[in-house]
Amino acid sequence: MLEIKNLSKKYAEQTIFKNLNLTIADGEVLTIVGPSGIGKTTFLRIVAGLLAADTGEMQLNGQDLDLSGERTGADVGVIFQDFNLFPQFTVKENITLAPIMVNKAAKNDANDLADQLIDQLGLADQSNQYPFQLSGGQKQRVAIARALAMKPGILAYDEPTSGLDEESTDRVIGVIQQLKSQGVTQLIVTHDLQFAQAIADKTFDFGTDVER
Ligand SMILES: Nc1ncnc2c1ncn2[C@@H]1O[C@H](COP(=O)(O)OP(=O)(O)OP(=O)(O)O)[C@@H](O)[C@H]1O
Repeated sequence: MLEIKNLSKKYAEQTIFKNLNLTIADGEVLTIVGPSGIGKTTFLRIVAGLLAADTGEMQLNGQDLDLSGERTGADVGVIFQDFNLFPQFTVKENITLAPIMVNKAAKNDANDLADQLIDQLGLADQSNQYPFQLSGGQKQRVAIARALAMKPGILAYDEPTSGLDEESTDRVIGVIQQLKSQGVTQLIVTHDLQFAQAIADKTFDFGTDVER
């Protein structure tokens, strides 16, 4: 379970949100919606540990997570809007790199897990390809596999359908639902209300549910 309490963030004099409280249960899919410029990405970056909050606390399964913007652990797996894949590495290498380098996983174990994730996400034919050879939907599934390889407590996506056609969007919906059935907790920032409706157990609207 992810619990966020009294979270606040300002840029100079602009309050983006204050006293934000939010709970996501295990295996739940929470969508964060709201108009452009309202603070969704700011929130995701704080949850991901990449940006400092001004106040507040966050616990994942009872453990405090650092909100100073300098978190080191991989408790929150992030799928960035532009995927941020390593261009010089193959799909499989993109997935095994962090487990080996950061988690010090044995090479064989990291390879086995990568093969399993590659299979699960329908990327078997792309395993030895490089990011430039992939479609947007395929890159996104590599980003999801790469995040899952670190065994995070929660997956957070920034605008996962942006730039995807209808078929790829349906595929993302399928992946999110499949992960949900495996008990993966997911937080999804999106401006696409139809997509949000298709996947959400719960929706948090930054346009209406946030104090400023
Ligand atoms: N580093 C920064 N310094 C100052 N202001 C910022 C900074 N980053 C974002 N902002 C401002 O904070 C507000 C929220 O931005 P944010 O990117 O979080 O919105 P968003 O809801 O994700 O928008 P979009 O859907 O367009 O991506 C905007 O007014 C933006 O201009």
